[in-house]
Parts: sequence; structure tokens; C-alpha cells
Amino acid sequence: MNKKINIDIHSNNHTPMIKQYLSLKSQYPNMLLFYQMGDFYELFYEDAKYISNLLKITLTKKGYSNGNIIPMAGVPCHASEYYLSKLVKLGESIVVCDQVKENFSNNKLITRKIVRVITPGTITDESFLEENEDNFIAAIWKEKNQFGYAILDISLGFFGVSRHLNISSLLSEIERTNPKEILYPEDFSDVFIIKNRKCIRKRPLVEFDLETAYKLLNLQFKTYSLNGFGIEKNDFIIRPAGCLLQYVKLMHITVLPHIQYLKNNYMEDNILMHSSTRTSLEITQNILGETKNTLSSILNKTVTSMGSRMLNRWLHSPLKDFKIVRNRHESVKILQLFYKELQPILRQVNDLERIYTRLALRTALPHDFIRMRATLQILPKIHVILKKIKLKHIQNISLSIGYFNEIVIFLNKAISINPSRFIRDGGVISDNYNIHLDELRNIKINSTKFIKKFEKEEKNKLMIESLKIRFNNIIGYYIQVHKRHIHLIPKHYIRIQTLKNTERYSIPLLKEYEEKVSNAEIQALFLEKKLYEEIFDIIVPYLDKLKASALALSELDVLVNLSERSVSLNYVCPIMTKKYGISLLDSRHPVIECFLKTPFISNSVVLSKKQRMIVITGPNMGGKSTYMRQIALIVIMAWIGSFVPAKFASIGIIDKIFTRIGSGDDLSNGYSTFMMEMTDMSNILHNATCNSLVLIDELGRGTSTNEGLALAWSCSQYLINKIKSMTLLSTHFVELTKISLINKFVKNFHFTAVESHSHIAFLYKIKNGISKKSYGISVASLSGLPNIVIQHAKEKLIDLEENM
Ligand SMILES: Nc1ncnc2c1ncn2[C@@H]1O[C@H](COP(=O)(O)OP(=O)(O)OP(=O)(O)O)[C@@H](O)[C@H]1O
Repeated sequence: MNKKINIDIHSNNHTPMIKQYLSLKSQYPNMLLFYQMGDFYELFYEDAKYISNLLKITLTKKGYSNGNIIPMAGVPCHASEYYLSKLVKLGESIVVCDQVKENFSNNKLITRKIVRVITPGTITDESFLEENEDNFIAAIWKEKNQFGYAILDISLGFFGVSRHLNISSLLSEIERTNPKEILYPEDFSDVFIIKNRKCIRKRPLVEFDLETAYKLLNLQFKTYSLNGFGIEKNDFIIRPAGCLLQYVKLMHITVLPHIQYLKNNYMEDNILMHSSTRTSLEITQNILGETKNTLSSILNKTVTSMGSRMLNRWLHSPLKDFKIVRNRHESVKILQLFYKELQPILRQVNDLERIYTRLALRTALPHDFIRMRATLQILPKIHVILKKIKLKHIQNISLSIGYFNEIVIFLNKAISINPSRFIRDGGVISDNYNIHLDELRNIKINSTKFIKKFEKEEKNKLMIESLKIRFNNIIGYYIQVHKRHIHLIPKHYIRIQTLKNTERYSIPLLKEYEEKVSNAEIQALFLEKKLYEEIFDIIVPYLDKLKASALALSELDVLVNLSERSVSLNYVCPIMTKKYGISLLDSRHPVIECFLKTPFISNSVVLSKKQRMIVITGPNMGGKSTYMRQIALIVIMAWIGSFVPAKFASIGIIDKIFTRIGSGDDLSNGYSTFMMEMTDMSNILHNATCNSLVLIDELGRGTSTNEGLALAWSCSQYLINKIKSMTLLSTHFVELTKISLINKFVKNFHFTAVESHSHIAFLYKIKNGISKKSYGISVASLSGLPNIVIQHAKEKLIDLEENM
């Protein structure tokens, strides 16, 4: 729905308030404007209709302006965070405009100012962020058919850029990073690739200006040139990176002290997987886009949200670096002795990574300090356990986690045990932290005592039993007396309010007292805010250490989790080798084995220089796809540092993983199933290398049998002879198995089933050789097809086989 206003915004006949509203709205026409009116945030015109429909809140009207009704919907200020968070999670962007000066005395318009701009990609507030997901904002630039891609996670402090030589590589990266907001230049010709994503924003070309981008980046990193990041002469990535910085500033985030470097080509260290590979292997999302029954759902039982985010990042970015991966494996192994001790303590670790960011941005709320204090307080317990582990990598983690005794002592002194949610409500700074604050607070405490005493004295003196002294925000302190006692009221009592049964009075003494107390309260709040700001200054020197600590705690959580998983799920430590190939003994599918009610049948595989391609035949439902997928998943697990579901695993260098598996076909871009299949194959044949793992499930099934077979044949030949990749290919074309006759690098394997007249049982055990049958009709009969149809099919099959 359009959030742009459909009325004459330039008319002079609008009311002053609507004029003010329209001028504010014109600055952010595509965002929802929350306009403060006293205790409510109100939305007008299209915004009102939109939000009322989206959040199911009442749509009403706020009089007329320029002769037209003003549609209006509102939410109470005190509940605004709830609505804002709901909207952000729905991918909406919001501008919050507050009353800044109250001109109640005359009829003048209240001054209002935009105080917050909240967009899904620039949020840092805890209540808006998804706990277990990264929160990237991305920008795209296209030049000469190549793409620059910049991503920023403000809540994490990550800024990265990459260059993509084609659209599919860019798409894969968009999929992997899953940005919550994407910026693209107004002349971007390939907008269709992102059109289905939430929150995409067309930005003017000036925001991608090279010179401005260059200056902004140098300013951000306090550098003279971008040489240090290896991007000095790379317009492709400087432009989108600069656009991100400009945009973030427009969103009122003026400083980003925690973003200290730009990671160039951050994907080069990773095994490359295209978006279709991620989808078909169901790494963090299944084919339906859900998180259940995925590799992550089995492997990610981390106990902190930072650990969970880190492991999901790892799963999408398996490494190619032996040293790092070996360190992880060694750590997982040794932690098998300690995970039971460590996990309950790690469970108490709060999201230090995001708290750190809010500290750097000075937007941390009082509770962030409480959570940080609680986390820092338990670090010594973690150190006690880590001290027992002599492994260098774990000792390095322990060093990075560090100790923060000074901060803990300081925070214990400075922040109350149970502070208010916002500093504006007071009660955040501890007693005994600042003498002046204590004095101001004492005035209030003493005033309560004074009022109690005064009330008692007046009651006794005037002999009015119903006399009470109370306070409310509108009339301040007042003396309340029941109507039956008003004849006892002395002359110096000034009546200020009459209610049904009571009268309310004031006296000069009370007014004086009230002023003194209210002044003290205002001063105390003011002082608290100042002291709160100073706390940020005191924390600043520790920020780098806190960031390192957050990262180290996340890694520890991930490694401890992998350790626990390896024991609970009976995984083995893979041998990572520089030799070519993959060798797995009795491997299992990590996800399916957890859901089967019957035991999972393990299978082995060898892919080597001598056996580069395996052609798999067998019955439908026989286990071919499961087998191929489990090999790819095991490779991913091994290269992130996890143990794997097998009795033995030896895994060599892998640069890319490709899959051509039908179930993930995205037909929404106008391609037919066959065209999708061929496009995927073309991508594989152009980009795979001898170190790539390629999985192909039933190539050539989308066209006539002969043409399909011919294509499958020629693609296979190209993979074996030209690319020399490690390939697993499943097929129902028995003719394709003849490739092994002319090529010694190809081996045939098959699955089988046992068929009785009314039943088919799958054995799921891979064997040498070729399957004689596809058992298609028997499998189809399991699907509930009418008996008569199955019978006909059997007869037709005999007919066809006889005429061959
Ligand atoms: N090794 C195994 N042990 C136990 N059950 C298995 C095994 N492999 C597969 N299965 C079960 O069989 C089902 C079908 O397997 P899969 O999809 O791999 O068959 P397929 O041969 O690829 O079938 P099709 O040719 O029809 O695509 C799986 O969902 C799983 O429940």
C-alpha cells in the first residue's frame, strides 16, 4: 500500500497543524510518520489507513483540513515501542516526531521535531532485532554488467564489500546475507532480482557519487586512502559502501565508532555456494522457507543468541583455511570433556555483541548495563574452566574473553539494581554514587515525611477526620476534605476543585513545598541524565576489549555446542587433507537421521582423482537424493569445524559446491522447469573447477527422453573431461551409466528395493553397479493412485518393453 499522501499538500488552506505535519512527512514520504499529539502518536491520511489495516487498529478521523476529512489512527505513547517493534518486524520503516516545546499558554502550534528514524536495516534497539539473525542493510551498484555489493550490520559492527562478475553470484550473496533492507541506484536495470524482497529502496545517483563515497569512507575510518583495505581503485565497491554510510546518517545515526574497518572480498575465504545450493541443501531454511528440519535446526543448539548467529553465519560460509578449521576441530574434541560444565554458565551470557554496539552508539538503555554487568560478572567462572584446557586455541579464546573487574565494580556502584526502562524516568543511578544526586533525592524523601507529619498536625488542629493531603500531576499537592466537614475549613484554605463528595484546597505553604520538591525532582533527573552520559564516557576505553570478548564468547559457545552435538549425535572428527577428494565411511544424513523412526542406513563414498564421477541409479524413493545431499552437508560441516555423521571422514580442499536439484525450482522469474535446469547447468559448467563438488539430481528429465539423455550425456562428459570436478549424478536414464564404459573416472553405483506383489521395501544401501529397475509404478502405487490406473500402467509398461 502506498504511504504517499494523495491530497493537495501545497494548499494554503490546511490547518497550521496539518501544514506542520505535511512538511515533516515530505522529508520521508515513504515511511510511516508517528506524530506526537499529547499522550498519543497519531498517523494521518494514507499512513492512518495503512497502519489501521496492518495492525488492526481503529481508523477514525481528526476533523477537516482544506475541506477534506483527515483519516487518523493512533497509538498511546507509552505503548509505542510495542507497535514500533511489530511494524519493524513486518519490514516497515517509521519516522517518530515528538513534541519538543509545549506552547500551552497561547494558542500557538506546538513545535515538533523528528527524533528517530527506524528502518529494518538500521535498527539497533534490542526489542526490534531478531535475536538469532544478523541484521544487514545492503547496497548494490552495477557497472559494465558487474556488480558491487556492500553490507553493513550496525548491530554487529560489520562492514563488508564484494564484487560480483554476474547476476547469479550477486543473487547468491544477497540470499546468504539476507539483508533486511536493500538500497539500489535509481537507474538500476536489474531491479527484478530483488523485487520480491521486503524493504528495497531506490536511492538517487548522487548518493553513489564516487568522490563523496571516498571522502565518507576515509572519514569513517580516519584514513587518508583506502589502500589499506585493498579497495583504493575499486569504484564498484566504493560507491555502494559510500551510499550505505550516507543513508545511515540520513537515518539520524550520525556516528558509527564501532565500525572500524571495511572487509573487502569477505567471501574469498569461503567455499562458494550459490543460492540454489543453499536452498536445496536446506542449511538454515527448508524448501518452504521455514527453519525446521534444516541443518541448523540439528546442529545449532547454542545457548547464547550471539553464538547462534555466529554458527548460522559459519554454516553459510564454510572455510577453506586448514589452520582455522583444524583449530576448531581440536577445540571441539577437547571440549567434549568440558561442555557439560561450560554450557550452563554460557547460558547466562547476555547479548554482549549487541549491547557493545548500543554502548558505542550511546543508545544503550539502563537494562543493557544490567545485562552487561551480569555477563561480565560470570566471566571468571568461565576462566576457571578454560584454565584447565591446555589447548592453544582455547587459551587464545580465554585471553580474548578477558576480565572486566573494574567495570563490574564501577557498574555496581553506578547503576541501581532494578533501574527504570528509560533514563528519562529516573531511578537509574544508584544511591551513594553522587552526593548531589543523593541530596536532591533526599528532598523528595523528606518531603513525603514532611507531608505525612503536616497532614497529621492539620487533622488534629482542625479536628477534621477526613482531611488528607494528596498529589496529582495536574493540580500538584492539595488538601482534600469530605463535604460534611467543610464548615471546619479555616479561611486561609483556598478552594481549587470540587468533586461529588469532597472539596480540594491549597495553601501557600504547600505550594512552596511543592515547588521545592518539584525543582529537586527536575534537577535530580537532569543530573541523572548527565551522570548517565558520563557512564558512556567511562566505558569508551573498554569498547574494543568488550567487542573482542563478545566475539570470543560467541565462538566458545559455538565450539562447546559443536562438542555437545558431536557426543550426542555420535559424530566423528574429520581428517582435513590437502589431497584431492572426499572419502566417507558409513556416513549419514545429519537431518534425516534425526527424524526417522527406523534406523538410518549409513553409506560410504569415495571421490578421488581416479573416481571423479559417481552415477547413481535406483528406485524412486530409494535414497539417491538423500545420499548426495548428505555428502555435501558433511563437507560443509567439516569445513566449518564441526564433527560429522560418519565412522570415518577424510575431506580435501573444496572451493565451491554446486547443486542441480529440482525441488528448489523458482518458477516466479518466468523460466520453465527445463529452462531452470539448463540455466543451473550452464552456471555449473562455467564456474565449477576440479576442486568443486557438484551434485546433479536427474538431469534432462524436463524434455523428451532422447534429448534429455543427450544433454545429460554431454554435460557429464564435459564435467569429467574438461572440468574434472567431483560429481555425483543420479539418474533414471540407464543409458547414462554407459559413460563408465568409455571413461575410467566414472563409476556406477545403485540403490535397490525388494518387491513382492503388493509391497516394495527400500534397502537404502548403496552398491556397486547399475539398478535394473526404477520401480516407478510400485512407488506410484504407494502414493494412492487408483488401482485401475496402476494396473493400466503395468500393462502399458510390458507393451513398451516388448516393442523396444
Ligand atoms: N539411508 C537411508 N536410510 C533410511 N531411510 C532413508 C535413507 N535414504 C533415504 N531414506 C528415506 O527415503 C526417503 C526418500 O529418499 P530420497 O528422496 O533420497 O529418494 P530418491 O531416490 O532421491 O527418490 P526419487 O528418485 O523419487 O527422487 C527419504 O525421505 C527418507 O525418509
